[in-house]
Amino acid sequence: IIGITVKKSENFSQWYQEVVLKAELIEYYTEISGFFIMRPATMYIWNTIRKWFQERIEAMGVEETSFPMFLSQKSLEKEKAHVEGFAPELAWVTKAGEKDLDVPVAVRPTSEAVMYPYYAKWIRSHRDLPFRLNQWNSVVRWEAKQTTPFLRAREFLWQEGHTAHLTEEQAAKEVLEILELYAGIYEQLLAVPVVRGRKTEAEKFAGGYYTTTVEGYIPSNGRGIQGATSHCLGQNFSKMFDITVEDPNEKGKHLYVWQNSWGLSTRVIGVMVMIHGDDKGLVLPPRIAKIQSILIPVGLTAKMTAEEKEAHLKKLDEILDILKKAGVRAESDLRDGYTPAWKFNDWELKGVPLRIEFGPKDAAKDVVSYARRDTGEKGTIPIAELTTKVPEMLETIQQDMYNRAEKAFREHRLQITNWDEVVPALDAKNLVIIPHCLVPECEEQIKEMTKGRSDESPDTPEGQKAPSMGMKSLCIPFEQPEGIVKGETKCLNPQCSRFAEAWCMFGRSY
Ligand SMILES: O=C(C[C@H]1NCCC[C@H]1O)Cn1cnc2c(c1=O)CCCC2
Ligand SMILES: [Mg+2]
Repeated sequence: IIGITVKKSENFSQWYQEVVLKAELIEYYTEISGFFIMRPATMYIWNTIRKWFQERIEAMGVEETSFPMFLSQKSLEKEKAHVEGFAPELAWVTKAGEKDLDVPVAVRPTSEAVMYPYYAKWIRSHRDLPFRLNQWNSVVRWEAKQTTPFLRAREFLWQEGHTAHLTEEQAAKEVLEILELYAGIYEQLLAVPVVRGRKTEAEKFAGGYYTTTVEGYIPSNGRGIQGATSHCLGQNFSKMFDITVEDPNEKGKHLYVWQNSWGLSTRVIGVMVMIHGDDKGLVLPPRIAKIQSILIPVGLTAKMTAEEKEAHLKKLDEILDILKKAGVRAESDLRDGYTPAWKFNDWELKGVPLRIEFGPKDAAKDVVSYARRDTGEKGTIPIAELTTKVPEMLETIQQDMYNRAEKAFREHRLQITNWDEVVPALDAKNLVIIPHCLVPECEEQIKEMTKGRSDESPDTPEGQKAPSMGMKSLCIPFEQPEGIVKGETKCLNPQCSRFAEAWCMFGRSY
């Protein structure tokens, strides 16, 4: 195995491709472009996320379901409004064996059209509400844009929750509860900070009423990235699919239910890789690491007798047992024919949070030697203290990884009230928070006005070109700074004469 051949700071996109491949997270499905194989290291992370989320939505009363993966032209027609924008992404099955299908069927890109005809059938009385189903599955979107592992694939794993409520307020409450769980997946499991907010009209899910989102930040290129979305659909879909209940207060009257839909996908893994990885490869937050600590015997020279070596490895096995009993996901690497240095590189590449070395010198002092993957810090731990020190150290690593990422994000979220500072701020890898009118046309203008860079010579090699696309709105942060006086403060776009409605976070983005 050779390590990562480029520096993260030199060629970020190639660095990323090498890390996901060489850390054995992903294999390219070379038969068809845009598809990726997710290997055990990835599935461990995804399953950890799934257990964490599943436990919490069950506690909310969400039940599990599994709907067919195909949808008919007819049911697609019902939501024609917002699907036509996405129609190019639909994959169709037109044949079975040699025979053409009378009616082609589409592979689900999301399941509203599959599920909601049955919501209409099952939801009749207000006593059926709140109605809450979630499914874990994969969806297909035949992306035209360049695909990349985890971040943009033609098929990805996700969960999609679809709920129905009697009132807008009940729906609104759940939208935020789910959004907070999404933030928890990022912040508590992946050690990734996110900004919570609402999407503007231009960026929200067109078929919905409003979209709430958690937005991430990638320090390496200063780009924002949408982390997960929790939408209130209002009554848009219940009117399309005729999902009604009898009005509890007025006999004979029917009410359209208020719906939510919320989704989080394996994209979250790509975000974690991009933020925490370094030039040696993957760096895993301990809470989602399949192996949290790897034990490696060192100093087993040819000078040692077979008995001495056996006795040493027996001690190492006892140490492994101590760690396992302390609840640490620990393994030992006893592979013959590989030097300790080779093993160090291999496990660093795979992102194992804590390496523990054990040699005759350590044995003589009843200690182990450790090396933290995130900071490289080395030291020794008395064997007698392993049970408390190693779990503590893993939690410290988790917290330190989060704190470093939170600091980087916070320092690159600039509140700006002078338009001329915007593009230089973007070029310095910042996101910006500006007073904005929230009008879609204004956003379009801003995207045009902020294309290009103010700091790069045109003959920069392609792989090292920094992002130069125009900035998009990422979200209207729930945490609004002071300073906007409605009807007085102007939208920051110099070509817009409207008043500012809110502080809006913008940035170059995925
Ligand atoms: O999927 C959603 C809305 C919603 N779907 C369920 C999970 C939450 C949320 O993503 C939006 N959306 C995105 N992308 C596409 C579609 C689409 O509806 C439909 C056609 C293909 C591409
Ligand atoms: Mg899309």
